[in-house]
Amino acid sequence: MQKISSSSFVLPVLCVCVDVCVVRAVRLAQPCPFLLPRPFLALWGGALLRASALLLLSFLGGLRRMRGPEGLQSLAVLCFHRPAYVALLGALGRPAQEELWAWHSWGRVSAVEVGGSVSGTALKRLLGCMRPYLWRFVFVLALVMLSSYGEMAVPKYTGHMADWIVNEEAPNAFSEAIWLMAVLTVLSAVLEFVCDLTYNTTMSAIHTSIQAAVLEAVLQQDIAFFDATSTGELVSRVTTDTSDMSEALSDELSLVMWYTARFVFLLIFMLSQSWKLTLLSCMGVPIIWVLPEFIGHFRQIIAAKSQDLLAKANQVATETFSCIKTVKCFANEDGETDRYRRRMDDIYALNKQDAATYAASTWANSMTSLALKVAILYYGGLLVTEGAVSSGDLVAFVLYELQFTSSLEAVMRCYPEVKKAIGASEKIFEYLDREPQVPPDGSLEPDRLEGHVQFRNVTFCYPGKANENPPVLKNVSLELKPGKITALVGSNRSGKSTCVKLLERFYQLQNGDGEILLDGKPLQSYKDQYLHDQIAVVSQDCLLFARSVRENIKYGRENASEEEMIEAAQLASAHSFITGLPSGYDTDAGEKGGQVSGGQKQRIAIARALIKQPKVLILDNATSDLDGENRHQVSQTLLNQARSCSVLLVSNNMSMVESADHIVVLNGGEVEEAGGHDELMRRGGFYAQQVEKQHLGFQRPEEAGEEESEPD
Ligand SMILES: Nc1ncnc2c1ncn2[C@@H]1O[C@H](COP(=O)(O)OP(=O)(O)OP(=O)(O)O)[C@@H](O)[C@H]1O
Repeated sequence: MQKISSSSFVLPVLCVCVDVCVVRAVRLAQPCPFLLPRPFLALWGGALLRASALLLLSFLGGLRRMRGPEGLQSLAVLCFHRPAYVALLGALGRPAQEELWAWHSWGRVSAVEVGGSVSGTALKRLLGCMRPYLWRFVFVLALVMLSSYGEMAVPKYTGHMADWIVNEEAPNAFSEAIWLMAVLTVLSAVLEFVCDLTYNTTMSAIHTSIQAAVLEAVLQQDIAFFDATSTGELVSRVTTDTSDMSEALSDELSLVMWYTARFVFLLIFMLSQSWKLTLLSCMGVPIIWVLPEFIGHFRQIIAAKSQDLLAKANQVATETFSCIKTVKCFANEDGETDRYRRRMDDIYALNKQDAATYAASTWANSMTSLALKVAILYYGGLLVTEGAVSSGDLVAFVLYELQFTSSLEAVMRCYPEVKKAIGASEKIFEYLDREPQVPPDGSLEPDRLEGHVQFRNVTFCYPGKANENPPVLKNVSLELKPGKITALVGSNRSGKSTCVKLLERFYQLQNGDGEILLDGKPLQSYKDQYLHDQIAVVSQDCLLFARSVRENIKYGRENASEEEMIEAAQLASAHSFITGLPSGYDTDAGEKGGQVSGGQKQRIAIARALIKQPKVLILDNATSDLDGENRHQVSQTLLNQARSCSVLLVSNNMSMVESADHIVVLNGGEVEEAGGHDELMRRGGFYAQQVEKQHLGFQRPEEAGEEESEPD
């Protein structure tokens, strides 16, 4: 020790190394379940640990200046300025949460450099997902510790054997060492097997539960969210992102656990061999430690960006597959491939940056550990010559050290990967945390409902377009009476479907923008499930699921009997064609109902609505694909059905609208006129013009030559 203290540079360098090591150790320990909820403890405990380590080193190393008042003052400022600052922030009522996670100045600087980090919160959430499996993790950790301890047998007994070969004093030592080494190694391997099995099944359970939770959270969102988010992005979040995160986390976390346990045991065993050589080994640690931290931040940002790009690429693919007929029709396969390739090129550019960073960090780590090994062999050789350690100890130490640096390197290599997984989880938690923009569910679910709907002076703009002028609906008042058919007609974009969406409670009215009443009570006071049981909508895009016709009709009413299903299908004029399908009601409708024709799809959708026996039935352009015969049958169904509920018919097909009891004409989001067919025809307004236009045939323009030859 005297030798070390006499050199003017070794001790200060050692102080810096120890300081860095303590700081990193506390930062790594911060997310552990004990310290995570106690950031103040980590902050002050870390500072105390740091101060004690430095103080101890200056006393042991004989740094006299450090022991004086000036030295102690500097030490106090270095170690306690951050905790004091954060405590002051807390006392002044200023937000200190962010600061708690960067308890030393340069940690804070690195956090700022990468544009702020929210990984503390994401990590907390991830640990939260693992909490239900806490005991399994405790079990795995215990096995990891035992197995790692067993692995120490090989270097330890190799050292003993080296001593035996040199001294030849204890003839039994050789066989004893071999025997113990073999038993401990086999035990360690068995423990590793059990541990891997438990760990992998646990992580797979966590993955499945996160994926289900993300899908559940997405499905809970309001319609405005789905309007604003592409299908590709949603699919990407639910499938790719959760898989990436779980895989990275599962693989890397396991490595971090294994290598950390190994690292701790190796450190203990190395200290027991020679504390001087251990100190020398630790001098390379800061480089191996600090570098991956910076790289981890960088890769975290790249991971988030690449997720966004992947979601966009997925969107192109999803869109192309869903519109494949249009793509083929325009022979634009190459165009779509180019679009996809351009997105993939952006991801490739990011991946190149990622790969370069990773390669640089691996190279730097290898160089450091190589230099360290040379230094240890040189210094160790000197110690053996002086007789301070035996040659067996040096052999064991070198073997420990080989594993020590590789364990540290492995932990540090995994650290950025874990951060990358945390980066990926941030996006997923964004979805899990998103509160749907819908008011709290109502509580009304009366036994009897008439189905009387009233729109009173409703004015509406879509979310995010609040300042839109004119609004989509302006002062709209209309009524759907039980037992009556009300038709809503108007030009394109006049707001007909918007009225339907409001009735389905997909969007909310702002205060003062009128009200929608169902049986005299505000729509939002009804329970969501109840409301959707009572209001059935067959819309223009009445897509079917890729399931059997039976499952499609019983969708949402799985308990309905066979008779109820057939009755609903008969009412919708669907029964005869369904029984003619290859497997009748068990025929697969295909993706988006692709296995049946447009008209059949609509009739199945009408049956799906009727099976609910709704009190309000809405047909939003749902008869557009029906031929004359079927349209007649559906009109008849409507007339029959109207006796037991209120029917809203949104259509521009005037022959169907004529049968309605009341017709409301929308124009530019306002009610232009309303009344019965005859009354509106007499009035000669917008409605009458529309009817006339539909009755007019197409006329070919007369040819110029003919015109000329016609006599005046
Ligand atoms: N989800 C939405 N987000 C923003 N604007 C929307 C949304 N849906 C519809 N709009 C706009 O609201 C207006 C009314 O649309 P709506 O679909 O209600 O009219 P419509 O009368 O049913 O039209 P069409 O007969 O063409 O189906 C249009 O300008 C449309 O662009």
